[in-house]
Amino acid sequence: MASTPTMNLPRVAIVDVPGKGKGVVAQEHIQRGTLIVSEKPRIMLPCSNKLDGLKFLSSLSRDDLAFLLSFPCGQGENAIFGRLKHFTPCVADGEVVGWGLCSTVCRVNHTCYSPMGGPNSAYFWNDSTGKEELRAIKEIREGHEVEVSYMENAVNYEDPPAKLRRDYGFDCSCKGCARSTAERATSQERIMTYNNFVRDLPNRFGPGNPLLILKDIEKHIIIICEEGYTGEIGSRAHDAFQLCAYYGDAASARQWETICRDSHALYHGKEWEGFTKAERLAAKPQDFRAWRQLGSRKLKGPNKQVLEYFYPKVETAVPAAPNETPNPSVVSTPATEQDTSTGQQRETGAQKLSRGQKKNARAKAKKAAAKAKDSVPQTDAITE
Ligand SMILES: C[S@@+](CC[C@H](N)C(=O)[O-])C[C@H]1O[C@@H](n2cnc3c(N)ncnc32)[C@H](O)[C@@H]1O
Repeated sequence: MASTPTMNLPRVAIVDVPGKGKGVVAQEHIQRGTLIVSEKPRIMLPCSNKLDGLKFLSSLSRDDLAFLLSFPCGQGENAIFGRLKHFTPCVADGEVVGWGLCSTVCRVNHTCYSPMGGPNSAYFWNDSTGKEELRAIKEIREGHEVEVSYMENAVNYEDPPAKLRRDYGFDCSCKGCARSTAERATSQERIMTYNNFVRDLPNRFGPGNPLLILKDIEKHIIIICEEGYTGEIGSRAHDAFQLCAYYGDAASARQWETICRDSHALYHGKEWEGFTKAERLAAKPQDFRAWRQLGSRKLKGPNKQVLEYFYPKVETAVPAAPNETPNPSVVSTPATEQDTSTGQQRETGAQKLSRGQKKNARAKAKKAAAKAKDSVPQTDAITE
């Protein structure tokens, strides 16, 4: 049973965001990999089919009903049914076992993956704690909006504007969606190329030249990262690990699985079983079920470009200066919201740091940036 993480969470506020209803904004600088929110759903629908959840909503308390009704609903939609879209899935062993409406996580708005960027956060249902967890997958500067992607990963790609309109009832105005039709079509083509590659990959293990396959994996990781889907690196790194393990190359296998392990830590936390499994395999690739099954051969670890995509240098860890415009779309009048389930503090009004605090924060941030830089594994630094 995983232990509950220590609650020392960064401050965020629920604010009005023009054109999006409410949203969540960082009240302090948030480092990549930080657990931002860990909360039990305020309303829980204990059923795999969301529509079955309607019967549970009929017995809501007055307060919970008001909470539900505070979420957006499309024009002409049923007031209750129209708000089911805001519940997030609770997944256990790959199966949806329920749907939850959380005070903070469900206020996080969407942004698309695109060459212009992508979400800075991701959420994940931790079934062992019964809590929804929101983590920073990129640095988030103070005053900037916390954003996730409502879309599935690249492998289950669907045209974002169409899906968002159909499933969430809004027209996405992110930089990716604002591109011309031709530019979006080029991205779509590249994502499809990546998906076809992923689909065919298992058939290439065995008959194919493993070094060429690894180079192809790297090439496709770069393609999909250029399209903003950096979250795909972990799965492809695990594919590359398997290939190296089939050929008994422990050093290369270890390097690839280290990325997979760190990807789990970033998206799901170190308590998650996926992290533990990857950590074990990264330490001892020989435990892979099909170790050396295809022979013995020296292959290769991830190239520099892949490593740089996964372990980005911290651009600047210094909090936004007071005269610097954070996210221009954010109205800096945070709503008061006390999350009793997490004990997380939510401030009313933009937090003002004293000079001393700012200096302190900068020094801390500099130190963290140096530490992050040091922790980037170099291809040849991870040896057997
Ligand atoms: C899970 S809720 C997020 C919180 C919500 N904004 C609120 O006011 O409670 C999802 C809804 O937020 C709005 N939304 C989320 N991302 C958006 C975006 N990028 N642009 C416009 N509206 C967005 C849409 O109404 C969507 O159905």
